[in-house]
Amino acid sequence: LQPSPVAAMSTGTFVVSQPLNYRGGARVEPADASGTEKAFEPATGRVIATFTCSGEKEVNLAVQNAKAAFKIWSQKSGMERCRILLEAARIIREREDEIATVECINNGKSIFEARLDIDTSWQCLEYYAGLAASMAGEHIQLPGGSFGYTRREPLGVCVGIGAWNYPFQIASWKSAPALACGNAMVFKPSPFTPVSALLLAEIYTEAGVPPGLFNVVQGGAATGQFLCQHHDVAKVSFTGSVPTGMKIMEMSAKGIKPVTLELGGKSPLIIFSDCDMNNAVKGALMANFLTQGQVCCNGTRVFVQKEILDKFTEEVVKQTQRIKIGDPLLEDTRMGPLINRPHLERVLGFVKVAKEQGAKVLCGGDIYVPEDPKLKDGYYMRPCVLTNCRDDMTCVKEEIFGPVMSILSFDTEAEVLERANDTTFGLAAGVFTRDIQRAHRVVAELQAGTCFINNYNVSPVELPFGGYKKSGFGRENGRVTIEYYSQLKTVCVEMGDVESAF
Ligand SMILES: NC(=O)c1ccc[n+]([C@@H]2O[C@H](COP(=O)([O-])OP(=O)(O)OC[C@H]3O[C@@H](n4cnc5c(N)ncnc54)[C@H](O)[C@@H]3O)[C@@H](O)[C@H]2O)c1
Repeated sequence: LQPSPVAAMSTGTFVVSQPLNYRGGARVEPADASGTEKAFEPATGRVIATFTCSGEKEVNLAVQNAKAAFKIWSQKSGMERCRILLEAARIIREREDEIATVECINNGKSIFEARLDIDTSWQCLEYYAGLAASMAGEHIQLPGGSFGYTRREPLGVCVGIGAWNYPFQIASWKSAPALACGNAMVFKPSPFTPVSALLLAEIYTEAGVPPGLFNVVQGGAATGQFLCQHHDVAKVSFTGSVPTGMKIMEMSAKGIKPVTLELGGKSPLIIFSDCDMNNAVKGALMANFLTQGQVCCNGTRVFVQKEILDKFTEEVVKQTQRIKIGDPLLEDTRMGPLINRPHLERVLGFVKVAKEQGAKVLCGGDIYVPEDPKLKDGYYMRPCVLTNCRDDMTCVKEEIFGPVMSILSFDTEAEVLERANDTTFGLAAGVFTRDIQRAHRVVAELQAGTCFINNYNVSPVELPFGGYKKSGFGRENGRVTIEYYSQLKTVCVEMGDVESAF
């Protein structure tokens, strides 16, 4: 194999020249348009692609291709699907550096982190490949030798709509269980990060899925609406913000389509005074600063027990100031640029309002200009730690989606639980303590779909992930996700004569 040209890529050089739609097993230009979009390299502010957003005609063609592929794919045994998904997982591993590089260029996260995302992507394919072969129904005996059985059947054409913070991982986490269950998929990435889903599409094709089984359409809200409203679409799996989630649910309701919603959060991280301080500090950084803080399940409300507040805060600030910001493609960088200029300004705006409302900035919260001249138009900021926070401040209530940690202090377990749960979100939560009874007691009370004890933001694909309250419903990963991509058929078999009521 020739080394991939992308693997040797440096920041400031990548451009996309190939079409960014994928239909029927090949890259295509869309058949019609609903506007154009530009994709950027956040590290430099350079445009890397200008592309056409798919109109209704293109969306329909993608769905029809998926429908045709579904006919072939859904007839295959679980073992046959397993083999192809394993092959796709193997190719992703083999091309990991190339995929991570593209992800890093288009999203801005560090190459170190992008590789971890690609790891959980192929792991997800492996996991569902394993389950594909063991999906089965039940056999139930009835009186007189009659019996019933259940069949676990796919839904049909599923739509995946993704956010921009984990582009390749979201596409993998949605398509792996969908395909394992025998469905086809049309995926729409965020218009900010259109590039890496195409690599996944090409890999599925190379691994042997029928042409049209996994398609990509590009665009924003209008393209997304065509997908959600299409009468041949059986299910919508969405990752994004709460307001868009509400719209997706409304549109899907009109067609009685099941939806999975992975939405935003403002998760609490509770640090008790009996914690292992080193781990708690590392946990707080993991909970706030991965992917420049643009992570849905981040524990941005850090509640620290009074006795250790000063020591904990001092250590968190010290370590936050050490985070290496800069060119995301360099091996030692741990924080790259935010996704785009408006988002950077929005995040800085949150810091400004926090100050006005009485919070104290202990570090960061301002624009960072790297020394390298090619990075001067990138969207960098220094990670921020806020203290003197109160529960009613904007920075404590709203999802900032940037590298901004709010530290709050508390006295008692009962008090912190009440405050931690006082939010409309419920995506994740975390607790650091050495007292195992307290740890389990506290997570039992936390209103969140994913809870961490003595760690934060680890995402093994074996564990279900998803929200409570306005953070959404349905789950990704884990065995349970099979339920969200399949339906159960009951077959009742009469072995005797019909006992008619007439
Ligand atoms: N829970 C999770 O798993 C998870 C993961 C990542 C991000 N998020 C959340 O996503 C948000 C950030 O992502 P974003 O800014 O891309 O979110 P967003 O809601 O703006 O967009 C998400 C996707 O929906 C599409 N879209 C927008 N309007 C639409 C419409 N009317 N109909 C159909 N599709 C439409 C967008 O083009 C994009 O692909 C944050 O709130 C974050 O917490 C959640």
